[in-house]
Amino acid sequence: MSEPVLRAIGVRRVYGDGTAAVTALDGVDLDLHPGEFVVLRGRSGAGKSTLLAILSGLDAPTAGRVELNGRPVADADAVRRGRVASVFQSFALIPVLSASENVEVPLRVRRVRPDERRRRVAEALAAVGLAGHALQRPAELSGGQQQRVGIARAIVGRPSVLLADEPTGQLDSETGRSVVDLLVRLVHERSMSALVATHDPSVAERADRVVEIRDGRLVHHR
Ligand SMILES: Nc1ncnc2c1ncn2[C@@H]1O[C@H](COP(=O)(O)OP(=O)(O)OP(=O)(O)O)[C@@H](O)[C@H]1O
Repeated sequence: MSEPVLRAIGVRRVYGDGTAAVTALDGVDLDLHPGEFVVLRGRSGAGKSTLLAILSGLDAPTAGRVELNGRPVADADAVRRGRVASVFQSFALIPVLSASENVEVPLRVRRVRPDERRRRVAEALAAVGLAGHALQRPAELSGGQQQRVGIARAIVGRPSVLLADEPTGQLDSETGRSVVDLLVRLVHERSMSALVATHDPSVAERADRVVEIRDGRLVHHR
């Protein structure tokens, strides 16, 4: 099998200290490979969001480490360079910006040249089926379309890892299914590694592999 893109090695995360301490993750090991759509399950409070935050470099483990292509993911560096991108339950779009301006944000942060930005934004919007909606603001789009904009923003930097926290949580089941179809297709076509936290069994059905957090540890299902 190919080398893992992202590795969690003995990741532990304890919130607070003393008697108030909560151990959210207690020695999590996980390898994500290119082209793999992996679903992360676990009951509410199991630590799914905590693990995603640590894998993206936005939060630091109390112990253990995360490696991206064999190097430490530190200080959100990988996020800034666009190697790890996230999709959110609430879409997290900027309301005053159009769809294309929202998708452009990560490229502006990375100071990509304007002509290159325009080309890549158009390509990302086309990839999610929204070429005709570039000028609409989030409030002028349906929930499913807003999540597609969120996905376009995530893929515009050509990440090697895509992390998603309940990406279908605010969508009806049919819209959610089409968003998952899109995610699965993009992950396979672009050989990204995806880790998708969800309670939604229909998302787990589409997974190449399912892992579950239980008592702070990862249980590997298939
Ligand atoms: N900033 C924080 N301070 C203290 N405890 C926290 C903090 N963030 C999370 N926790 C605790 O860590 C544990 C894991 O939380 P986390 O949000 O990762 O769970 P989750 O699996 O994503 O849950 P859900 O499915 O409800 O979103 C919970 O017990 C939670 O209360």
